[in-house]
Amino acid sequence: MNIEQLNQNYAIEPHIKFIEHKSGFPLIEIDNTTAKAVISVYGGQVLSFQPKSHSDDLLFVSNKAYYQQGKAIKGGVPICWPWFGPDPDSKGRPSHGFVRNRLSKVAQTQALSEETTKIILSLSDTPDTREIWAHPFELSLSLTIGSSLTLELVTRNLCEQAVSITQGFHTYFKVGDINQVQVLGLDNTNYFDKVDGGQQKLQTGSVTIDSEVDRIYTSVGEKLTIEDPSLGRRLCITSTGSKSAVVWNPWEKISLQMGDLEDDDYKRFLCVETVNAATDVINIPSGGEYKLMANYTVES
Ligand SMILES: O=P(O)(O)OC[C@H]1O[C@H](O)[C@H](O)[C@@H](O)[C@@H]1O
Repeated sequence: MNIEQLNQNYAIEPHIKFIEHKSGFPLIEIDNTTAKAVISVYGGQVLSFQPKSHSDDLLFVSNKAYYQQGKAIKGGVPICWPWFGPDPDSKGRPSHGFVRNRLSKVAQTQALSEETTKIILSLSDTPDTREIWAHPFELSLSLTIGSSLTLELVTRNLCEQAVSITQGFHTYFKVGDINQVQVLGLDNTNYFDKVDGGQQKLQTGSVTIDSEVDRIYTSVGEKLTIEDPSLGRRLCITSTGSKSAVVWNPWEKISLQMGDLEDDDYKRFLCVETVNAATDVINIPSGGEYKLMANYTVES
């Protein structure tokens, strides 16, 4: 994708411009009166969002992240679609689907006001995606950057039959010190504990992290909060279209094993993911659509 052409067609002075990452991936830089953001067109992945009223980024991106065709960028908001987690049919297809490993298209850019900017990215089936997942589809990801960050992922089923999907915003939130972090809003909620053979358990109180955590919470409400006293902030996640949430932190051993994480990166991020996963499978009738939405705000 040619940066000059993207700028000619979609840049909006002074809010939106396209630059080339050293990998060659096109990035969208957004700078309006309330926030700054960076979005990778590869993966349709928000890599940075910082409200101007705050001194830290909302998001974590690993310094060792891969920016390579066919690999996922470790950090920001990877899009998991049309399945969340391992290949549901155990055919060796990529974990978390194929959207995060693919260049999306820029469909529209808009300066809604001086404070708010909107970008719409899209992806449709190609012979290559149909090899992995047989169905025709249209995916539209709308990103609104203002005093908060809003993501809306709309799946349109262009198939003659109904399709079933799982999906998610695999968001890496930056935290100051994982040992002090608490996730609120999951008290009295059931979860599948992936570090304990997928056993079903009940959360009591807030979620704290002092070892590897990989859980799928079910029947989740619309609001979750990450309290991060070391950065003096609270991150609020509001969602619609999702009844499940994943909380993931790899802790030390897995960080050491992952080639795209620094050894102690697990101290600096927590994934709290707005998903449709486990029993929260979405069936979309032929010609139908489904919208998953998440909104992130930072409070002091
Ligand atoms: O390394 P990735 O493929 O990006 O996956 C990272 C993690 O994503 C999710 O949160 C899953 O629940 C984890 O089991 C997985 O390890």
